[in-house]
Parts: sequence; structure tokens; C-alpha cells
Amino acid sequence: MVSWEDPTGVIATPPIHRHAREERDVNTTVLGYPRIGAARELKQAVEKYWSGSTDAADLEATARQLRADTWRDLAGLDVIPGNTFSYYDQMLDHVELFSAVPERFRGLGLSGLDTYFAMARGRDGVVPLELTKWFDTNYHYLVPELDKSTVFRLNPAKLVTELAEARDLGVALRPVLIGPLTFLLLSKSPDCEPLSLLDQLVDVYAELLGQLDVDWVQFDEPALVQDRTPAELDALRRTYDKLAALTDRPRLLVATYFGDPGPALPVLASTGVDGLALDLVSAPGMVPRIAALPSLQRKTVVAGVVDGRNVWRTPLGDALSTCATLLGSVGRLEVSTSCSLLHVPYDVEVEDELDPRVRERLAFARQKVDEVVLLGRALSSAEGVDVDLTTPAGGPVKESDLAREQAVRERVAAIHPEDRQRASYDERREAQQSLGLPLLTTTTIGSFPQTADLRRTRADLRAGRIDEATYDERMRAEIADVIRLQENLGLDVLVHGEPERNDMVQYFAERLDGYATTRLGWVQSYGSRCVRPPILYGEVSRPTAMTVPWTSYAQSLTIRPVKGMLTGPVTMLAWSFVRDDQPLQVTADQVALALRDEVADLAEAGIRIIQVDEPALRELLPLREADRKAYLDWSVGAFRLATGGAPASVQVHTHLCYSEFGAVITGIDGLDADVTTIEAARSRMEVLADLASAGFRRGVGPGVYDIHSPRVPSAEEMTALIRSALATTPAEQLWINPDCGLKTRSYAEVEPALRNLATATQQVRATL
Ligand SMILES: CN1c2c(nc(N)[nH]c2=O)NC[C@@H]1CNc1ccc(C(=O)N[C@@H](CCC(=O)N[C@@H](CCC(=O)N[C@@H](CCC(=O)O)C(=O)O)C(=O)O)C(=O)O)cc1
Ligand SMILES: N[C@@H](CCS)C(=O)O
Ligand SMILES: [Zn+2]
Repeated sequence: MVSWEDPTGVIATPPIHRHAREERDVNTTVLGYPRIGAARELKQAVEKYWSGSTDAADLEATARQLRADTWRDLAGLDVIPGNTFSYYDQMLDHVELFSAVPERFRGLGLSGLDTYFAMARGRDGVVPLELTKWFDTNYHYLVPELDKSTVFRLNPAKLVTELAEARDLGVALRPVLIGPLTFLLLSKSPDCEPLSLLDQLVDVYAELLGQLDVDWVQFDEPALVQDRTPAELDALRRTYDKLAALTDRPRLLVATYFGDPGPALPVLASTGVDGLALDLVSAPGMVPRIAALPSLQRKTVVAGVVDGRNVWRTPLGDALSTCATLLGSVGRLEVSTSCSLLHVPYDVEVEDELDPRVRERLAFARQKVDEVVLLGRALSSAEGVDVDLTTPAGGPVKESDLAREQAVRERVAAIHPEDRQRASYDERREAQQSLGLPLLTTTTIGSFPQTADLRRTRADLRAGRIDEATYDERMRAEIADVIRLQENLGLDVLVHGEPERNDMVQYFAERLDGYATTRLGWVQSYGSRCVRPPILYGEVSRPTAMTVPWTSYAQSLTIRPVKGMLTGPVTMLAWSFVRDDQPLQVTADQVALALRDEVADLAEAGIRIIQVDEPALRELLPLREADRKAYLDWSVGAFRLATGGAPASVQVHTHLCYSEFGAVITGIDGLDADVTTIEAARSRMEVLADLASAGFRRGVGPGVYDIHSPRVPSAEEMTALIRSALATTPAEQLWINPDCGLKTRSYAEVEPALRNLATATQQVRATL
């Protein structure tokens, strides 16, 4: 995006010219937009600010430019969402908006901006807010911490500044707020139900509405697509009736997304709000119910017909007919995306290395805005634009390499229930005795620090500054260092450290047929951290071994067992954009078969322990209870298909992270892994009690080192955690390891932490 520098060095942005429009039959909008920057400008700017190499004014200038860029991208829409920018996370912005900053950060005496970042990242030994997954996406939000003495106070500076900035550029915004129900339901409180703070919070929203000089305000209430109690639905009705009863207020739009609001739909429709935004991509079955609700004849319905979470071009004919069905039955119709575009990359046009047959089927954020605009024009009787329905919509690239595709489909059709079944655990345990592992076996989760040097080496290879042979040599040198370090630390089961992996999903996607990867398709995962979700567009198969040479090389350097390291089928799907023309279960089995071949090759190469990571098993769990059993059946089945061919003598591990395991305990047991390593340090081993009461009797490694924090835990702390684990788990079952991989940490933290982990283990072993 072009920026205009004035002589003082301050970036000046020219007005955004939007054509004056008449009120149309059908307006256009989106529910939100990415904010990290098309070239990850925000990531670079905040990381520079954190490192102290730039100041707050520089960071704010970048932020201003990014907001202006966003409004320019959205200029073709009739209604532009506002408050979509965030330095770190939108939930954290609301903590600031309501002055709900926990005491431990207020005491630090920092500026507003630094207090904000301290809540996100911790500071001077003060632990940050907890980070957790945003519904069933790969985005993470910060969990507000409230208690019964919390007093909300309005602090609207960020919002008001942004609205004024937009107004100066000639842009009117519809600010987006997290709705009060969702804000509270996602918060945690040690001494009260967060919803008990609702009335007080709603008063602050009311105060805010009184200060906003805008036409519309959008309240995001995705928590309504989860199961809600009658009391919560009652609270919903009270909240929006109260806000709607305010005099002299903006119009109120309540947005639900990621699913069907079910019983919350008639409740919301019966309140005095002016509009509802509904996700008709994830819940197309809602259409007849919307059309049948008389109260919606007086309201605006924002129809989310363009998928905000996946990257396929919209089947425009289908979207048009959905809108046409609704046109006659709702007060006004607005065309939109199903949710915020935060979850897709900016622009497919820059992906010049993508196979054109794949690229022509894709729409990223900018293309999705174009689709919305096109649909709006086609539906608007004043313009009557014809939509070309012949351009390919999203979906598999059917004509590619048909022979292999056919073979994959036949292989899936031939899957037999026994393929998902290993020998009995007792038989496996016996066969694995020859590994000679001690009680309280120590290990790590796979990755060692991804140093700047490693990333630069990969960038050098991509840019042609070094050749493959040089790259391989440097990676081998790193593997040798990592093996030596683990031997010196006295760890029992070693890893190669994953230096060759840009990302645990992308690495495999780059090596599988049926998957495409992008050059610049970055999506924010949390704060300044981004991922490039690969695109699973066809039938998946494995042309050749993906990990065997690296793992075998590592094993050749040591007599201790080295764990092979694979990413499981569910995580390969969860962190990719996947085809939506066949059940996820079928796609998962295809990925599982490719992994099954890798497991066989690793075993053939003499690797005795293989870990298949499934950190996203919890994340994909359906938002409604009624859908969970079917999900756990196919997801667990895919994992078992991937690992089911492993001989009894090969020890299969899995790894899960991101707490809240309660709902997937039966699934964890169902995976039938010989050893499960699991995040536990922050929750002080709570998961073990759940596993014990579910009768889990295979190996379990609760994390004793919280790798999400730069803190180095002492040996004493870890000793205490191991002892508390032993209260519920017999020593024969217990493994000692960190919570997760070490890729985001530095060696300065990792070395002493692992040394302490080994010391703590020895201290406890001596007492057994
Ligand atoms: C475990 N997690 C993961 C999730 N999803 C995934 N797909 N992968 C995951 O590991 N979801 C849940 C969590 C989220 N956690 C994280 C943790 C860390 C990151 C992260 O560090 N992201 C990096 C980008 C990683 C990457 O792809 N690196 C590439 C490219 C690096 C790069 O930007 N190179 C520069 C040049 C660098 C130079 O010259 O020095 C460039 O190309 O311009 C690589 O290593 O090759 C981030 O920086 O945000 C994400 C999620
Ligand atoms: N093996 C991976 C798992 C992360 S969830 C790692 O260690 O980074
Ligand atoms: Zn993990």
C-alpha cells in the first residue's frame, strides 16, 4: 500500500474516496478484517517496539497506516466495520475498554500501551493473562480475569480515536464490539460466576452507546452458537432489550457466527435490536427458520453467505438463491461474510507460485470483499448486474493426476476396521520392554529453539542464496548439536529438534500431494505470531518419505532412542484450509493413510518410538455437545488409522496441548497411544485426576515446564509437580517432559530449564 510521507516524517494518508451511493435494496458489508498487515507490518512493528528499537510513536504511525489501508480495501462496501484493528487481540482491547485490568498489572507503573502488552506477554515476573483458542479456530485470545469486586469503567480512547481517524478520511464505520454475553462467558473469575457481573457491564455498554456518533454498532456474540442454559438465554433477552430501550442510540446489530444460534435465534429476534448477522455458511439450515420468524420482517438480516473461514471462491449462484429466499421475508437484507475475515490471508493475487488450477478456485480477504460487492450489486434492483456463474467456485482440482486420485479413493474405500487396531496394550508393553527405559522417563515434545539463524538459512534456501546440499548440511549440524545437548542433559528419549520444519503442519503439507502452500498467506495465530495454513485441495497422498532421513540421521548419532515426529491427521486438517466438498472424515482418513506409510517407513528404518502430535484434537471439538460423539469417532479413528500399522515393539506417543481436556478425555483414551504427553504445568496436573478417573492406564507425561512463559522453572518447582503427579499416577505410568515444543523459546531459557527438569526427575527417582 502506498503511503505519503510529509517533511516531518509523519505518514499522511489521503482521503479515501467512496462514491456517494443511494440507499440500495441490498447493502454490503463484512464482519471484520485481518489486521496483521498484508506484509505482516504489524508483526514487525510490535516486535521492534518490544525489543526497544522503536518507540510508541513509530508503532502508532504503523497502526494508523494499517487502519487506513484496511478502510481502503473495504471502500467498495456500503457498510465498513470499525474497531477491527488491535495491537494484540480484540478480547484484550475490551479488557482495556472496560478498565478491567487486573491489579498485578496496574501496580507496574507502566504507560497504557505497556500495561496492555504486559497483560499479553507478562513482565518483570508478572504472569500474563491466559491465552486460549477462540472457539474452534486457530486464533488465540487472552482470557479476561474478573472477580466479584471488578468495577467496569468506560475507557473508550482507542475506539474514539479510530472513529475520528476514519471520519477524517471520509469513512463512516460500524464499530465492532464483543457482546457482553460473549465477553463474560469467555472470562474467568475465581470467586463468582462472570455472568453475575452482567448488569454492571451492560450499563457500561449503554454509556458507550451514548458517546458514539455512528449509525450502527455491531455486537459479536459467537458464544450463542454453543449450548446455552435457559438462564443464559434469559440474560441475553434482558441485555439486548435494555440496550435497545436506550433513547438516542445507534442501531444495534448482533452477530453470531461459527454455527447456528439455535434457541438464541428467536430470543434475539424478539428483542428490540435492529439487525442480526447470521452465519449461513456453517449453518445453511437456518434459512427457512429465518424466513419464518415474523419479528425479522422488521429487522435487518446480515446474511453471511461468503465463507469467512475458508479460502474457496463462493458458489455465487447458491449464495444468490439463499439471498433471494430471504429477500421477501426480512425487513432489509445485507450481504456479508459469515464471520470476520481475520481467519483468512489478505490476497491471493500475490501467490504467483500457486498452481493456477488451484489459484483460480481461491478467494482470500480482498477477493471475498469483491464477492460480497458483486453479490450486493446483483441483488440490487437498481443495478441488476449479471453475475458470471461460470467461473470455477471452490473445490477439488478434479482434473489433476487422476490416476493417483483414483488410487487414493480406492485405498480409503478399502480401509478395514482392523487397520485401526494395534496389538493389545499388554502385548505392546511387553514388546517395548527392550527399550530399557527407566521409571519417570524424561523426554521433550519435539522442537528445539527455532533460532534466527535457522530461519535465515531457510530464507536463504528459498531465495537461492544457498543450495539444498548446504541447507541439509546446516540442518544436520543443528541436529547433531541438539542430540549432544540432550545427551549432556541426561534425557532418556531424544528428539532431533525439528530444525528443518518451518511449521509442524506446513512442513508436511509441502511434502504431500493434494496440498498447496502459500508464499505470503499469513494468518494471525496470536499476538505477533502468524501461520500460513496450507490449502488441502485434492486427494491426499505421500509421494515419498517425509521425515525418515532426518530422524535416521539423529538416531545414528546416539544409542538412546530418538522419537520420530509426525503431525497427526486431525491437526493437519484443523490448521489447514480444507476442501468442503466431502466429509472431513474422508479427508482425515486420506491424510492418515499417508502418515501410516510414514510410520511404516520409520519403523522399517529402525526407529523404535514414534510421536504423532494431535494438539488440535480439542480445538476441532464441535461447539455443541450433540455433535461431539460423531467427531470423536472419526477423529480418533483417523489417528488410529495413522498409527494402527505400527508393530507392537514400536512405542507410539501422542502429544496434546491447550488445556480444557475434560471434554475429550474419552477421546484421549480412544487414541490408544502407548504414551500421551499433555500440557499440565499451569493447571497443576489437574488433567491427571480426570485421566485416572477415566481408567487411563497407559503412559502419560503431564508437562512440568510451562514453555509458554520465558520463566525458567526451578528444580524444586518441578519436583513438586512430579510429586503431585505421583499422587494420582503410578510411577510406572509417568513420563517427565515439558508442556509442549520448545521452538518459540531461546537456548538461554531451554538449557537451564531442561537441566532443572533432569535434576528434579533424579531427585524424585531417588525416593521411589
Ligand atoms: C503450536 N501452534 C501452531 C499452530 N498452528 C500451526 N500451524 N503451527 C503451530 O505450531 N496453532 C497453535 C500454536 C500457535 N503457536 C505458534 C507459535 C509460533 C508461531 C510462529 O513462530 N510463527 C512464525 C512463523 C513461522 C514460520 O512459518 N516460519 C518460516 C518463515 C519465517 C519467516 O517469516 N521468514 C522471513 C525471513 C526471516 C529471515 O530472513 O530471518 C520471511 O520469509 O520473510 C520459517 O521458519 O521458514 C512467526 O514469525 O509468526 C506461530 C504459531
Ligand atoms: N512436535 C511439536 C508439537 C507442538 S504442539 C513441537 O514440539 O513443536
Ligand atoms: Zn504442543
